[in-house]
Amino acid sequence: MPDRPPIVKFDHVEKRYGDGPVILDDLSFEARRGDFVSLIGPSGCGKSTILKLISGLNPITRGTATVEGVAPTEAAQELAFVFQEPTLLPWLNVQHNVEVPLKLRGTDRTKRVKLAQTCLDLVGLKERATYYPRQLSGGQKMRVSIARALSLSPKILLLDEPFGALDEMTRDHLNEELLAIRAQKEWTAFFVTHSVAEAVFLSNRIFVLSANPGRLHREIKVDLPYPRTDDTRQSPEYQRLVAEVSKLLRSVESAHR
Ligand SMILES: Nc1ncnc2c1ncn2[C@@H]1O[C@H](COP(=O)(O)OP(=O)(O)OP(=O)(O)O)[C@@H](O)[C@H]1O
Repeated sequence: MPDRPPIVKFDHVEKRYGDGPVILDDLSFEARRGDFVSLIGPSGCGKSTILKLISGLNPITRGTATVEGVAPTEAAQELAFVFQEPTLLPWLNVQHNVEVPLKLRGTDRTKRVKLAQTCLDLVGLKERATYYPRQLSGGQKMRVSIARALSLSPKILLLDEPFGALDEMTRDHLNEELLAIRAQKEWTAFFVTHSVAEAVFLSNRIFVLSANPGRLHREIKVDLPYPRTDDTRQSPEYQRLVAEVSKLLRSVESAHR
């Protein structure tokens, strides 16, 4: 069977905001279906900008970018975003929060309710469907935010530091849950993080970016087998990769100062 085309392709992409400086320079990569790509690099190197370009929220300045073979603006239906802030509506309960994007898409009520219930089940919050955001912990709010994104059945999930505000234990736990969900409902992920350990745990590919302008400094492949569990974190190969990526990150950060 012929190889399917890449799900996301950047070819010599440059990005400036207005007539400002070059933010991303000559960025080329191909992502395949099912890739879990983490983006890591110094603050301001353009990680969130890459997500915005993939989503079509922001236009590229030069080069070409395609999602499923078409311009990102034409592929918006294929994507969903998860941000660092869960951005739940405080006056709606959990079930209704998850239904919001489906409602905006015009999905009928019966289907909407069912889809939201399935996704809440997936993130382990079925029992909290009638709770309001103020009654949830930080980790639970993030799970609702993930359920809301998954309810759109995206082919690509864009995650911008989703666990950055959570304590380490909750973060480790949600990392494991995220991979477990992905094993059931596969999507391609682009995941922005400042945590090397998180990037190695989740990804099969890590893009280490340098700054001013943002460039793809190195790609690290993570061949650790899935499913990954807490035992993965104890393995010598995981620890070797964490050390390798940390060293690379230190070198791009010192060049940035
Ligand atoms: N809408 C915008 N208009 C002008 N400049 C912008 C805009 N959005 C981002 N930038 C600039 O682009 C650069 C990259 O920002 P971006 O948020 O993509 O970086 P980042 O790597 O995600 O940063 P951080 O790790 O600190 O979150 C920064 O210098 C930022 O000021």
